[in-house]
Amino acid sequence: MKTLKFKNGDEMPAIGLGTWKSGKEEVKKAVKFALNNGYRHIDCAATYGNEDAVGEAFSEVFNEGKIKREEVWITSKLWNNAHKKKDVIPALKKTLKDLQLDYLDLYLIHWPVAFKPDVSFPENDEDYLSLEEAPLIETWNMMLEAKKQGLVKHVGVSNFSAMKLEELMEEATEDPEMNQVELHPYLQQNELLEFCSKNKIHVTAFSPLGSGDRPDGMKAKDEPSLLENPVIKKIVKKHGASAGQVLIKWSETRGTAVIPKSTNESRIRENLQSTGVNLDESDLKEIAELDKHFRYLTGEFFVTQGNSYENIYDDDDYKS
Ligand SMILES: NC(=O)C1=CN([C@@H]2O[C@H](COP(=O)(O)OP(=O)(O)OC[C@H]3O[C@@H](n4cnc5c(N)ncnc54)[C@H](OP(=O)(O)O)[C@@H]3O)[C@@H](O)[C@H]2O)C=CC1
Ligand SMILES: O=C1CO[C@H](CO)[C@@H](O)[C@@H]1O
Repeated sequence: MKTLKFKNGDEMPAIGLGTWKSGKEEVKKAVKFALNNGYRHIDCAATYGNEDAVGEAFSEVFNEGKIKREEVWITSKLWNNAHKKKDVIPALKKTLKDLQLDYLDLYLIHWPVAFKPDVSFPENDEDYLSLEEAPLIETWNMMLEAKKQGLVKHVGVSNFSAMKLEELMEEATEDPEMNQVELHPYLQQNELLEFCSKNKIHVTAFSPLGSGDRPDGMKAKDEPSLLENPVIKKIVKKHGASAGQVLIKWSETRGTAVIPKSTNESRIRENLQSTGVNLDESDLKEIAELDKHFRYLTGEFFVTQGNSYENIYDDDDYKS
């Protein structure tokens, strides 16, 4: 499998297991199954509400002794209610405790949006902190402090547009090493990829299969299905692969990491086996034509009464 190489020589396996929406029992089983079947990269987040179960899986697998902690790349994310300077390290320590780890390989600022510390998910305007109240640079400096303290090996961001990255980098003493964003054939993000490549920021593709199991409240009417797309289906037939494999391989081919979520054993295995699919020039050309700048996860769920999307994202390239 391909890896993404970091400046200090660390390598992140290109394919990881996503854990959003996976219940505790199922995620524990899924992570154990994935690790025992070749995965060496797991994507977590405090807000997924299951890090304690993922931690049980890590503890059991590492205690068995066949797979060592240092052989696995583990990412987690700082939730939006812990952006204040004093809250960053405690939030990270809670994640480390839940995951039963001494360190993370990668810690990301989950969104460029801040909530008040007692708010898990905002319900009204008062639940937010403005950028003046919680400047991203202050949150970022604490991420760097966490790295200095050895609690994390690498730090980055998620859901940042090129403009947001640029703003942060103007003030930062060290640049983000990763930007985790939604990425698939309907949202190819070529400009963002180019910006990141130029600035030596790695990219991870989330929701690579179209996030079909998102809660209904996060779905728009008549969303296009990626897995059922006729071009994808044609390529599937040509290579005797599955649609999931073609989509995952496409991400890997573009040099990004990719983190498909599954709690189903045969799909977990199938997704990792996508490395064996060989997409040719004509497949890649046809997939390139599928871009519709369509986001499954628009961030619109942060819109509350009177608090418009524009107030949260001040840049155009954040909209679908
Ligand atoms: N940074 C961020 O803001 C975000 C990060 N993420 C991360 O990215 C991960 C992946 O994204 P996510 O939104 O979960 O969605 P995905 O695009 O990975 O899709 C998950 C859905 O696809 C199904 N599935 C998995 N494999 C296959 C397959 N081979 N064929 C058909 N269906 C399949 C899963 O079902 P089943 O489980 O039954 O197999 C599930 O319903 C998340 O879990 C999370 O870790 C996601 C969103 C936002
Ligand atoms: O990673 C993600 C999935 O869950 C969250 C919602 O509950 C999203 O905000 C986020 O981007």
